[in-house]
Formats: sequence, C-alpha cells, structure tokens
Amino acid sequence: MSSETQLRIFFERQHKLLQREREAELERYTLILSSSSQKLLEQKGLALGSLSVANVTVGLGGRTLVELERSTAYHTSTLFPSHQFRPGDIARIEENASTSAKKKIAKNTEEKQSRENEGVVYKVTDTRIVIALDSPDSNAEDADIPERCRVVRLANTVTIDRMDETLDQLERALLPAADGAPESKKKFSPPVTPLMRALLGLSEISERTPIKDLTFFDKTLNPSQKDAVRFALEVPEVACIHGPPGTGKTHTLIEIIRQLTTVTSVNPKPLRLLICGASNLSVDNIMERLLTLPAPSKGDRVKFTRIGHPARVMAHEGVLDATLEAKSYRSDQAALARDVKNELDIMLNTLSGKGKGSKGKRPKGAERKKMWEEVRSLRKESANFLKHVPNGLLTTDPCRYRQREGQVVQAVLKESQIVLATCHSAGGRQLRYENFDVVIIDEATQAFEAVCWIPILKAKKLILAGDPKQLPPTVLAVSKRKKKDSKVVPKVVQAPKAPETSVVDVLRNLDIDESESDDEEELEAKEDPIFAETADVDDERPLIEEEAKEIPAKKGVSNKLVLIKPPRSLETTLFDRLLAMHGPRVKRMLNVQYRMHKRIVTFPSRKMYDSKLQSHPSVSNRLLRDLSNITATADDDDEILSTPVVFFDTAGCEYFERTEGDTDEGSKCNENEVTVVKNWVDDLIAAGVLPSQIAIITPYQAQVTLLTSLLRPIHGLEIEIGTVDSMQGREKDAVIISLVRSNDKPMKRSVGFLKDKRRLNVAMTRAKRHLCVVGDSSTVQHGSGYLKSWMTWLENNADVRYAGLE
Ligand SMILES: Nc1ncnc2c1ncn2[C@@H]1O[C@H](COP(=O)(O)OP(=O)(O)OP(=O)(O)O)[C@@H](O)[C@H]1O
Repeated sequence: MSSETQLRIFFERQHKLLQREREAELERYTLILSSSSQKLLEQKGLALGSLSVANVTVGLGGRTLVELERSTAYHTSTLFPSHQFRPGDIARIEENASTSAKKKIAKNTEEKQSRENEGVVYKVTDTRIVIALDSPDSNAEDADIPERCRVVRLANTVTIDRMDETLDQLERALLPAADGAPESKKKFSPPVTPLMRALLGLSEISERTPIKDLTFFDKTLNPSQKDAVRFALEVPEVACIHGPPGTGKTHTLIEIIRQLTTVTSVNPKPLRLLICGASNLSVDNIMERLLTLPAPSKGDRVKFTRIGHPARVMAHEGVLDATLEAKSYRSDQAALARDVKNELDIMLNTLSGKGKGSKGKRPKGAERKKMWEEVRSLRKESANFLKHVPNGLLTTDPCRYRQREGQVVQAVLKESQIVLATCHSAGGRQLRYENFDVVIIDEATQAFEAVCWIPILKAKKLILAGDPKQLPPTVLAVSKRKKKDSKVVPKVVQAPKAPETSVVDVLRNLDIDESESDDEEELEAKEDPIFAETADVDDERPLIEEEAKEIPAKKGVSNKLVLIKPPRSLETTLFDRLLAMHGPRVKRMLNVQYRMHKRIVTFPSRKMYDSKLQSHPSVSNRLLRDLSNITATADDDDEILSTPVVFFDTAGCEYFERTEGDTDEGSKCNENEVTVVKNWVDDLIAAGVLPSQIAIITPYQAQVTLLTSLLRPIHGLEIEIGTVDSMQGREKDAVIISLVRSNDKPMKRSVGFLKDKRRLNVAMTRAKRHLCVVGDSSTVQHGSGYLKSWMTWLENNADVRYAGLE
C-alpha cells in the first residue's frame, strides 16, 4: 500500500506542477500582450484585429452577445486568418491597437473599458466571432464596443485554482494534519471513501460482484462492448474503458448509463449519476445521445440537467434546453422576458450603429448616455425575469434574489437523476452540496488528474473512458530539463479540446515544437505510463524509496501492486496512473472499430493496439466509390475512388520545409506540399467527392494557414483544414495528411512533432474510406523507429506516387 509519505510527495508534486502551469499561463499572456505588436498577436492566433460589430443581441441569462466580423473597410477578405479562438475561451473586446494608439486613451479608462468588455467566446465561424459579455446584472457601466475593435484571448487560471483547492481538500481528508492543524480543521474536507483509497493506492481495489442475468438495452453491442458494460457494473470502485478510435466508447457509455439509472434485477434502486468530460464537446456529445434514446416502456424518462455557461454549451436545441439557465427560462415570466429582450436587442443594435434606419451611425453624446441608461435598466429587468422566481415574485434586492435563485437551482437539481458537466464545472457553486452514486468521466485521457478529482469527490464509484494512445492533455509549462536541452523558448503550443477553460484551450493548435529535442527514448517514456514514471526522472522529483511490492497472486489477478508515484508531468493522467498502479484488472478494451477501411486501420492497430483492433464488416471494405453522392465514374476517377491509402512521397523532390518568421523557433510550413495537397483535393472533388467529405490535417499551424489561404477561396468553407489536435474525436470520409517536414540537410534528421506517436495515431485514424499521406520519406523515416516502420508500411501497402512526377 502507498504510505503517508508517498501520498504527501504525490500531492506536493501535483501542486508544484500546477503552479508551473499557472506561471506558464500568466507569463505567456503577460509577455505576449504587453510587448507584442498587433501583427504578432494575430500571427500567433491570439488576436483578431480591425473588426466591427455585425450584431448585438441578448442571449440566455440576459447576457449580451456581440457578433463581430472583419469589415471590408479594413480587410480585403472577410475570412478570419487561422486563429486560436474556440467556444468557451475567455476573451476581451478592445479598441483596435493602432486606433487606440492614435487616440491616446488614458490608461485607467482603457483598463476599465477592457474589464467591461470581457466575456466568453460563444461561437466562431470562418467570418464571425460571437462574444457573450460577462455579468448582465453588474453595476458596472455598460460595455461600449469601439467602432474599430479587436478581440484578444485572455489568460485564465480559474481551473488551476480549482484543481489546487480540490487536491487540498483531498489531502486534508486523507492526511488530517496536512496544512497546519487548527486552521485546516475549519476548512472543508470530504469524507474518505473506498474509491479515494483505491485510486490512491491506499487499499487494493475490491473484488467484483458478478452479475448473472444481464439484459442489454442495446442489442447491437459487440462482445467487447458487452464485456466493458458488465465490467463497469460489476466493479465496486473503479473501471477504465479503453476505447481506441471509432470503437463505440460513447455507445458503450450510453448503455452503462441506461443500466445504472434503471431499476432492473441487477440494479434494485436507480442510481444518481454525474457525467463529466474533459471538454464541453464530450459532455454535449453524450447529452445528445441521451436525448435520442427512446422513452422507457413504463415509468417516466430519466430527468437530466446540464450544468455550464450557456456560451460554452453546444448550440443544440435539446442540449441548451436542459441547461439550468434554460430550465429557469421556461417560467411564467418567459413571455414578458422575451418582450424585454426584443426591446434590448433593438436598443443595442441602435447603439452600435446597426439599427434600422441608423445608416451605420451611432447615437452620440447625451442621447447615447440616455440610451445606455435605458439598456441598463432593461437588462436588470431581463436578468430578473430570466432567473425565474418560483412563486412569481420578482425582487431587485440582490441578496434575497440570490437566495431565491439558489432555491430554484436546488429544486431543479434535486429532481435530476443525471447531471452533466465538465470536470471543472462540477466544482461550481451549483453542485456544492450534491452527491452522486457514480461519476463517469469521458475523454479522461485528455484531462489532468487533478481536474478529475473535482467530480470524484462527489461520488462513490468512478468510470473512466478514454484512449491513452491518443493525445494527452496539453501541458503549457515545459520542463526545465527540456528547455535546457532544446535551448528553444517555445513560442506557440499545440493543444486539444480541453477542460472547459483556456488552461488547455489556450494551447489548442498553438505549436511549440517541443519534441524537436526529444530523443526517441523520452517519447517512448511519455507514451508508456509505467515507463514514464521511471525512465526520465526529473531532477526535482523526490525519489521514492519503496518501489513496487510483490503481493500474493490471486487467481486471474495481476500480482504486482505498484505504489502511487508522483507524476513526472501533468501529461500523466489518472487513467494512465491507474493502469500503472493496478494493471489490466481495472481496464477493459473495446476492440471492434466502426470507422476505418481495414487497410487504413492496419498500421495503427499493429503499432498502437497490439494488433487487437478488428474492423466491423460494415466498414472494412468501404471506399469513396460507395458514397451515395458518387455516381458513374470515369476510369481515372474510379482509380482514385477505389484506393484506400495513397502516399505522395516527395523524397528527392527538394520540397523543403520552411520556418515561419526569422528564427528557427517558428512554426513550420511547406509550400510545395500545399500544392500536392491542392492537386489531390482537386482530383477528389472532380471525381465527385464533396468538400464537406474531406479533411486536411497537418501538425503545424503555419501549414494550416497556408492551406487555408489557398484552398478556402476555391473550395469554400466546407472543406475542413486543421491541426491534428483540433481533429481528435472527429472523422471524415477522405483525409489528407501533410507531414511538412523535409530537411534540406539530410543528416539533420529533424522531424519535430512527428516524433509523437500519439499525435500521428490521431492523424491516421480520422479517415473512414480514404487516407492520403503527403511527405518526404527520406526525412521522416529518420525521425524514429515508429516513423521508419510507418514509411516502410506505406511503401508496401499504399498506392505510392512520386510527387515530382505526378
Ligand atoms: N455495436 C455497434 N454496432 C453498430 N455501430 C456501432 C456500434 N458501436 C458503435 N457503433 C458506431 O460506431 C461509430 C463510433 O461510435 P462512438 O461515437 O460511440 O465511438 P467513440 O469511440 O466514442 O468515437 P471516438 O473515436 O470519436 O471517440 C458510431 O457511428 C456508432 O454508431
């Protein structure tokens, strides 16, 4: 068992890593925002400049939604350049940099105005960005959007603070004297549960309780899915469900949710569930599936509520409908509130020069002031209506009001058998006193361990789902050792969809090519959670004296109990750690994939999943030519449409990579590869494939920008172009991967991001019917053993075309 000392070291390490993350987040933004020019900020995707207001409306909860666009007065194209803004990010609308410089606005005025115009990114398209401004009912003066403005992404450490606090609570519960006896007694600490003890290696995981007669709701589940469902129901504390790409992880979770919430012979009483995900997208994905379930033959539908800022929740009617705010909206006052909302919309549009008959002119002086006063008073009214007081009484007294609001929230939650939230928002005020039988965390391999503990403290049992062979959570802070090795100050980082706030979102698609200096061994270490703990011991990591202990072998149970170890980096997830600590007995893997043609899946299956991944017959031979929109084809087209894997090898073509900017640190791009990609896209479209059926993936943001500028004007917005990180969890009929790396000096052997197997694994498992790889085998094969075998596999199994000859 883990000792008290080991536990202390574990917590200490987690706090230290979180602190580094907080510093990295703040440092990045302070540096960038204070010293960077507008141009540089835009290049890094952290600002969108010279925008104007397209529309202003009032959204749920009385929030002001400001829709901004690139005005043709300042830009030749209305399309945004590639950027880092995603729904859920914190952003600020401010005077455009050059305009504000001219006007020399007093600093304190600027700061005041800036604070007022902060909010959450609500929606982003190629031409519009919508910001939901904060605090509809604040007493601050109203937001006044400059005519020519810019949007800037802001740092956000709220999630890190919440993770820190959660770990403190856990520490206080398990190590009572942890943070100073008398004071700490006053602070909240959750009751210690067998689940906590099992997760931290303080006790062994308990034996399963076998279920004899399990009737599945979904008769189409395959044997590995059924096994995973049974396993998740039988374990008393924790189950990890490993779902490789397209294997029906969500499908399986839905069956588990139905089993747990229904009274059956297995389940004598329906259980209460908290369903979380690393990102809002993962939570909404489950919610959408729950919404489509048929009504039960007897009894009522299970009631569920989605917690989350409406700006972060998917704009799907059903999902929005189940949010706490929407439930409040459906009150008797709703109609009245809508009238107020309409009036507000009209006034806000007039103020921004978009109103009917305003001809782009904004009211000025006393008229403007008066209008803002009216807006303020209407907004207060609207906020009160929208927050719905159950007995119909409205009050403007904030204390009484908050009390009432609290009562409504409690009432809605009490009758919800399922509550859905991101891990982060499970720690919010609304769920403070709520407890659950089971917590399910989807995309658990993309969440920091500490963020998972936020919902875990509220439940008795845990089910994790994810794939440790795909991208881990992105860590902003680069270890000192790495920095020392690489002598490169990271400029931009790559990141996935993430726990709800910008801690990880910030990183999405930014690309620090930190693996440039990594050797193969280090990457192997990152990928193998057990190995990761020992292979690369960080200088600062306290060493553990006691290592793995042998315990008497039980029938069918691994006899090795590995103790809790402090993580080397925040990339080590709870899922990884549990596998390392308890071995295969905590895990079930889904092994039938429903996405890819059998040729496409062969390499990832062999290299990442021990050849265990099988293809379901419904997809194993599926080609582009079988798409319903493809009709009669010419011979040439038929060849394109009937080939599952194509490899454009640019070796010897001298299609060398280029580094963006003046130094070696910038993101990489490759113009010639862009041309090869464009030609192949043209061929696919000429053969009848629709732009919406195609995605182009590349590890580098600079390459995304190049591809976007060339392909968008020709093929429109429907063709998807993005970094690998932005494509995790997505799929398309045809996927083209542009590898970018092609060294001018053969001995350089520099492949950067490509060294990370998990990133490549995500890239090569997005395609359903057709995968095209464009790259320089002579550079790429020297990157790692994995890359070499991929190049060899492509040589032998793809339709190889030499880019220079085509
Ligand atoms: N037992 C099954 N029978 C038929 N189709 C299935 C089955 N399980 C999953 N699928 C299909 O496979 C596809 C992928 O399923 P799902 O979205 O649940 O997978 P996932 O593992 O969550 O995906 P991802 O790899 O994106 O995380 C869906 O189209 C789903 O309908």
